[in-house]
Amino acid sequence: MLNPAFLELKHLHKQYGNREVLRGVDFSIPAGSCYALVGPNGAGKSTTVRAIQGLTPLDGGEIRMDGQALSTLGAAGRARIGVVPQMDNLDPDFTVEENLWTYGRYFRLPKTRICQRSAELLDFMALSGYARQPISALSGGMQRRLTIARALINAPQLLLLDEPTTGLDPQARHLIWQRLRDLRRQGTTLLLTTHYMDEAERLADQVGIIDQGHILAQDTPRGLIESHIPGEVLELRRLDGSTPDPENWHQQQVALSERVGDTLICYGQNLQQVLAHFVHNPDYRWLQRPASLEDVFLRLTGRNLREDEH
Ligand SMILES: Nc1ncnc2c1ncn2[C@@H]1O[C@H](COP(=O)(O)OP(=O)(O)OP(=O)(O)O)[C@@H](O)[C@H]1O
Repeated sequence: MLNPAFLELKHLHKQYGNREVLRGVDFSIPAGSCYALVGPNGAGKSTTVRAIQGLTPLDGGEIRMDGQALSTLGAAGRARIGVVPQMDNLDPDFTVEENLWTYGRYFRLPKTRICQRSAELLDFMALSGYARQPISALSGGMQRRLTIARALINAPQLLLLDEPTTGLDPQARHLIWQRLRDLRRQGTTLLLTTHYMDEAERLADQVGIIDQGHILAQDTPRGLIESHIPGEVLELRRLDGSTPDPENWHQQQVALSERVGDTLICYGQNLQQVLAHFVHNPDYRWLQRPASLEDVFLRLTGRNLREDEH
């Protein structure tokens, strides 16, 4: 049984000039769970996160936290929300621990509490030993971890993360995923945006796919895959660069297929028999894999590049 909603977004609308960037965004996040918002560039993810922070005034809709309108909660409400912005904005003139202190003081925490929390968080984020280092001494992954530690100084109940692992190497991403799962287990409610479908699949209880300011579908990662794509995928290419032609084999086992450049992508339930046509044919290259959230994402949002939004 799901916990009651900690965060509820009801019919959010936002317009810049005559352009509607949020067109009735609705979702809710049960307390202590993780929701991932995924969407192409310009879909409205950051605008949604900024609206929750109170940075982007809305033209319509309501945000409720713990049953109350966020707009009525003021500074006390904001203090219950931690934010990890898309770009790290650590203060380069301060050391690691001074960056944590600045936030602790902002939230008017007593000195002893800041000391205790800083030590805990540096340990939690694998940064112990770097307390006195300048920001310039930290790698990109360490800066990201410090930004997350800073967002946690006040032990927020809701943590907003805008693309938390963009640009990080696999080791750094895995550590951050582990820590986000730890936080969720400790009861923190998480909302993250990401372009990495594997990240959403690994972390989120619920995933919302947003495009052009509208949630196209939302469910568990498994639920999204099961309701939109047959379970197996076969990607076929010919070595001469021509796209493989679906022949008779295509009709029998393939529920759905699409041509993407030089590749024929087949979706079905039992593609082993289809593969048998090609497995010993030196003219073909093939990849057989289970259907993923990325397949669902591309089916729902299309394969066209989104370059006009910024
Ligand atoms: N201050 C602003 N003034 C005008 N338009 C804006 C402003 N902020 C955002 N937009 C537009 O609103 C739309 C949604 O932007 P948003 O940053 O929310 O998208 P996003 O899904 O976070 O994209 P990305 O994945 O590229 O970060 C985009 O078309 C963007 O250009």
